[in-house]
Amino acid sequence: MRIALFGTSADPPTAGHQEILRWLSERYDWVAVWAADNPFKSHQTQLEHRAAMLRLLIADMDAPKHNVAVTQDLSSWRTLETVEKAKQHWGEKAEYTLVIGSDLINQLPRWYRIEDLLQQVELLIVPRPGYGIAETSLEAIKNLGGKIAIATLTGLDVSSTAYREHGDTEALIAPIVAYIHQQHLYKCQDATTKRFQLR
Ligand SMILES: Nc1ncnc2c1ncn2[C@@H]1O[C@H](COP(=O)(O)OP(=O)(O)OP(=O)(O)O)[C@@H](O)[C@H]1O
Ligand SMILES: O=C(O)c1ccc[n+]([C@@H]2O[C@H](COP(=O)([O-])O)[C@@H](O)[C@H]2O)c1
Repeated sequence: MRIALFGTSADPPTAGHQEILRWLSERYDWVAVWAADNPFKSHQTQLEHRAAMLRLLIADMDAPKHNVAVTQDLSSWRTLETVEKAKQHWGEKAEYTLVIGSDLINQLPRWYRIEDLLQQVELLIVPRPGYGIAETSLEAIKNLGGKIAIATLTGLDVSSTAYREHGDTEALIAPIVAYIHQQHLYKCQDATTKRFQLR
């Protein structure tokens, strides 16, 4: 069984995350996604809200194989711990692929016990607009024991930051915009969006 593991800050989750999940669902037996805290970042919204938005993202998805699920109990800010939990869930024999966007390849060597992590997973890198994949960065990961594949998908040119900082609702799907309004999240961004709409 081939399992794709995809962790995200989901602050908030975007159409870019959804496209990646759709692509993975067509290529893996099971796709597990969770909302995570990231030790290198601060987050604007509570983890529970971010997980709830991720569930809306999956519910909105056409996944003909119905093989994508938010598995929130995998969440940890150390991905090594996530993989340990995944192994308890699906066993040692499953093949685990850790999915990251190309914006993370330079920070990956600084992740918690990265060599141990790379021993236990294959790494799938999704190219992201604006974040080229330098051969030297790949070499650094390979030197740490990484087994790397590059996805044939290029991610959408959207980000959670674009929503948080500029109120770019193009990045979001409608049910998540509705949830944000209903729960009064990202209040500054909401005001920014309204200002843009009033112009
Ligand atoms: N559009 C995209 N294309 C490729 N990879 C992406 C894209 N959006 C997110 N990812 C990847 O998905 C994972 C989760 O991303 P994350 O939740 O940090 O989204 P983000 O848009 O980068 O958020 P932020 O702007 O807050 O950093 C990371 O591995 C990231 O590289
Ligand atoms: O294990 C680590 O040290 C580590 C360091 C930074 C990020 N991560 C994980 O990387 C995933 C993507 O994070 P983010 O914030 O880019 O969405 C998420 O699952 C984080 O928990 C993990």
